Amino acid sequence: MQEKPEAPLTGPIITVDGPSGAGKGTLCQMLAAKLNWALLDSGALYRVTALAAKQHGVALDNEAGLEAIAAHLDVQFKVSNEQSGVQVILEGENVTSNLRTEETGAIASQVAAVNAVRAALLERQRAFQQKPGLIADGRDMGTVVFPAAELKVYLTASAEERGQRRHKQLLESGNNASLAGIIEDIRARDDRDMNRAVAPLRPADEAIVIDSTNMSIEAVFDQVQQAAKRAGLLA
Ligand SMILES: Nc1ncnc2c1ncn2[C@@H]1O[C@H](COP(=O)(O)OP(=O)(O)O)[C@@H](O)[C@H]1O
Ligand SMILES: Nc1ccn([C@@H]2O[C@H](COP(=O)(O)OP(=O)(O)O)[C@@H](O)[C@H]2O)c(=O)n1
Repeated sequence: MQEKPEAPLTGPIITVDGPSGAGKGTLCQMLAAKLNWALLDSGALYRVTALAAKQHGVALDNEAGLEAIAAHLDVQFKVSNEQSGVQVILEGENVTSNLRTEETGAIASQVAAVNAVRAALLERQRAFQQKPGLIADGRDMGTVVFPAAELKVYLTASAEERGQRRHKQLLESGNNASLAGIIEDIRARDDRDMNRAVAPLRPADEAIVIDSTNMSIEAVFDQVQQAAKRAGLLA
């Protein structure tokens, strides 16, 4: 008797990689809403690992300690109706307000350079693949975590433009910081993310590369929607 071909257990994937402030999070939320697909914010996992290491007093050069932290992360991502966005609960504590700070981002990029940390988080990220589809936001989504993704986007912008966006974002949330300092931090993080030995930030071979320096959010979204249509992911 011939076996019936099995229906795929998991849905298609769109990966969005690129440097800090390029607009990945914004684009991914728009795509997830448009397609009604799930969203993986892989940067949040590295940020949570950074916060957990800090909380447990694990030094950034203690690779075995960082690996253990990443392997045993007790984290929940809760969608709340009262508060906007996703609430992140680490070991029972709400860490949402600490998660997106530039300081946490800087520690996250140091933690993310440790091979054992990346290996410990790999399966956790792959487990997000689901039906009807997944939008994956990060640095190595198209190159390492989901190499067979149906559509790969690499979103970038000049460091000055990305710094200005972050600066504006910080001012809007009531935080003050010098623009020059933010651009310097962005360059330092770019350098670390692009030049690390393991899973460096780079466009996947098949990725469509979008430079959003002089593009509106809507224009970026439009270009990616066109690519999704060409790939048969969107009617
Ligand atoms: N094309 C764009 N033009 C102007 N501002 C943008 C653009 N894309 C994103 N932004 C703004 O820049 C900031 C950083 O965007 P975000 O999506 O968080 O970037 P990333 O996830 O790549 O770090 C946000 O305030 C967002 O509204
Ligand atoms: N897939 C990923 C996602 C994030 N990261 C690391 O985690 C840091 C924080 O990522 P993020 O996506 O939250 O940062 P932003 O782009 O939002 O500033 C990055 O600077 C990377 O070092 C990574 O190495 N691989």
